[in-house]
Amino acid sequence: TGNAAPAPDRAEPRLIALVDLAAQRLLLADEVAAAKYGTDSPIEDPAREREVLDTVAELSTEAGLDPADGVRFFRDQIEAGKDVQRGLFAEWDAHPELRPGHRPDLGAEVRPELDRISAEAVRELRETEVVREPTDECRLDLAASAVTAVFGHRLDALHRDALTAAAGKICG
Ligand SMILES: C=C(O[C@@H]1C=C(C(=O)O)C=C[C@H]1O)C(=O)O
Repeated sequence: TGNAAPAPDRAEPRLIALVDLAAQRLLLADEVAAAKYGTDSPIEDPAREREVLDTVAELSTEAGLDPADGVRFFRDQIEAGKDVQRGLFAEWDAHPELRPGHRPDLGAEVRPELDRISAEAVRELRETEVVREPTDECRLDLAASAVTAVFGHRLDALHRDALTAAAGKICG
């Protein structure tokens, strides 16, 4: 008698979690850039990208998500992350006073964090499968989720633009 839990009729709460993970991954690109800046490690590492996408495909299959869906999403995450790295390198070249004061260890510190977020994102992709359709509702909820991430993480223009690219294809 009226005790049933309200059926979630908005995609937004789920998309918020997915878009927030995309934002977290882009913020970690700052650490990636700090690890690479002034070293021989290039921004673009095709072998590592292959590894990330292979892992995503495996995790997707385990989660019951179409691996092609997971890989498509992650190609965009990787491209957006490299945009952030390139933007920061340019900023640090132009403004030496803004260069990072310490160099994190890419393999020991940063990539494990990226892997943790990636695994969570695969779970959220699975959870949001039914709401990630090319509908007006999805697009509205996506826009609201992006605004939430931009304000929640106080994203600057570089990260905002990267998030727009990273999340752009979420609705189908
Ligand atoms: C984040 C990195 O930089 C680039 C972006 C990657 C990613 O987003 O997973 C992977 C490899 C690199 O092309 C990295 O080297 O770990």
